[in-house]
Amino acid sequence: MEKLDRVVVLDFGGQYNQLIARRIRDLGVFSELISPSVTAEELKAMAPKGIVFSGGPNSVYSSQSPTCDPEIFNLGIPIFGICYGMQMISAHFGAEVERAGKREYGKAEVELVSDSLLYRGMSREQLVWMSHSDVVVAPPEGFSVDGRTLSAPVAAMSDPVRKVYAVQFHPEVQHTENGTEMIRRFLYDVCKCVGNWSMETFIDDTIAELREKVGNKRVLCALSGGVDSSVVAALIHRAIGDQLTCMFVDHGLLRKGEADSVVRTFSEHFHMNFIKVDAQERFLSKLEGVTDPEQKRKIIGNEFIRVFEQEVKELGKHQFLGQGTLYTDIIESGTDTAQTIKSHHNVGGLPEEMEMDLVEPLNTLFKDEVRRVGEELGLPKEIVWRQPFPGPGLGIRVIGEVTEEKLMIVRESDAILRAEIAKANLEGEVWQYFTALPDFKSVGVMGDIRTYAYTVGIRAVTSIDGMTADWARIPYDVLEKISTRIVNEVDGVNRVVYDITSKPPSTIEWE
Ligand SMILES: Nc1ncnc2c1ncn2[C@@H]1O[C@H](COP(=O)(O)OP(=O)(O)OP(=O)(O)O)[C@@H](O)[C@H]1O
Ligand SMILES: O=c1[nH]c(=O)c2[nH+]cn([C@@H]3O[C@H](COP(=O)(O)O)[C@@H](O)[C@H]3O)c2[nH]1
Ligand SMILES: NC(=O)CC[C@H](N)C(=O)O
Ligand SMILES: [Mg+2]
Repeated sequence: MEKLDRVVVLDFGGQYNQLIARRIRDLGVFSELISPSVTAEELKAMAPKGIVFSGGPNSVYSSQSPTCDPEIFNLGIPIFGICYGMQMISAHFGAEVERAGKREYGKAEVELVSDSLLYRGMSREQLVWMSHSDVVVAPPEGFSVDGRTLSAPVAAMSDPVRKVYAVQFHPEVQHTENGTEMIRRFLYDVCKCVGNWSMETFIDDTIAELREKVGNKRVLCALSGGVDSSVVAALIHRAIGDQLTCMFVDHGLLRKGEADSVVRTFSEHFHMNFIKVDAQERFLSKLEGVTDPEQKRKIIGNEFIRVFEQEVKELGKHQFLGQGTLYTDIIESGTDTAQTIKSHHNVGGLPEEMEMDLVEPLNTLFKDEVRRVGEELGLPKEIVWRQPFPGPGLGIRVIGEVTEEKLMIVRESDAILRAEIAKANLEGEVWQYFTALPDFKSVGVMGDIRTYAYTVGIRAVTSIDGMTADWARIPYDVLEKISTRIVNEVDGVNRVVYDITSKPPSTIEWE
């Protein structure tokens, strides 16, 4: 197998970090985020063609700010510093970084003042995206200033001899007009990458790695019928065939008709060992009386694993558990540098002790990349383009305690929403849509009678990878139809509201 070029991104906790790795992969070079505590020795063993220092929330002049092993600078591997990364490079080489007189957030104009490799031939005025309050006052010795803004005397700098390049702005965001081109030049002109990464190589390499890891042992794949686990099942099946068993758990938190449709789709399109487990009672009794969202997520994550372990006792030993975990699930669950936003059941919700080892071949990818893998593998469109549905299911769409009555309200209202979105031909335009049930009642009047009943919230968003999202502009008449049907057809509801917040500051799910 040809050796895959790789560029690593040291993750200093910035918001756009995952986008850096993503852009690099889009440019044909394998990339992943790694902890900034990696040592120079460890990095050397990975043999990356280039290293990126990401942005991050800290200030280099504060004593608690993260740094990297200083020996990394002596490896002779090209380095690209972005925002905090540039400030860290500056501090390492003895330049001054201080709080800026004027902060810069959002759009800014950089004046290019050198002929550095990354910007050669570009127009002197560049539109970029900034997000900083500290500045590098003057470049360290050996570096030249490549660009400046009105507030940042060093907006870009480089030392071609040491192969260190750095920018204060964010080339990874789409708003930086020539950002992708700058990253491309770092990869190909500075790091001399050959560009041997693509979805096809990803599939071939993953299958080879799976074969090596699993050997002649068996894998149980947690299969929800969703995009990620279907792709994982297909990959594992290609690698090890009948050593794979797929297991779908009905935990009582599924949407209306979901269990049947998963079983049907699966038996039509996949020819693998497949088992459905009914575990409604187990999950619902464990959730009784629990209101805290994190606790609910952990109970559900835990219970999934216990169900798998119990089933395996009957099936015979399965050494590995396959899951459709994506990079998004990992970052939101919290890492060394990123805060826990919510514990995804398959990551932060897992029990500490587990009998099976995890196999998660998609855990460096984002949703849209997984869809590309799915298409490449020839999975049917109805699976690849299915809207995401979280593992904890309706359990996190019923806010507060989960009861049968509340589950019924979410299930029925969600079915109406889905039917009306389909009727209005909006399925392809809205990335994810569902109803949630907040834990309160309000007063209404129906047929001259006072009601005191639940409010249903509609959530519908557009997104690419689920990391950021905007609320979908569903036409008023469609919303009106949905609202009318929910109040008329679902017992216990007298009000419907539409969620008009983006992510951030909200998240897609309400818990
Ligand atoms: N009901 C279920 N039965 C078995 N495994 C499940 C179930 N729900 C979730 N999982 C496991 O948890 C993982 C994460 O769930 P998640 O919802 O993120 O992915 P998915 O369901 O495969 O895809 P999608 O995001 O399209 O819903 C799944 O890939 C699968 O391995
Ligand atoms: O399998 C999952 N287990 C979980 O615990 C979980 N929490 C959120 N999600 C899904 O992730 C995407 C981003 O959701 P949030 O904006 O709510 O964090 C959205 O698509 C959510 O539906 C989950 N999926
Ligand atoms: N986005 C960043 O990396 C910010 C770096 C630093 N905290 C600043 O405000 O300048
Ligand atoms: Mg799912």
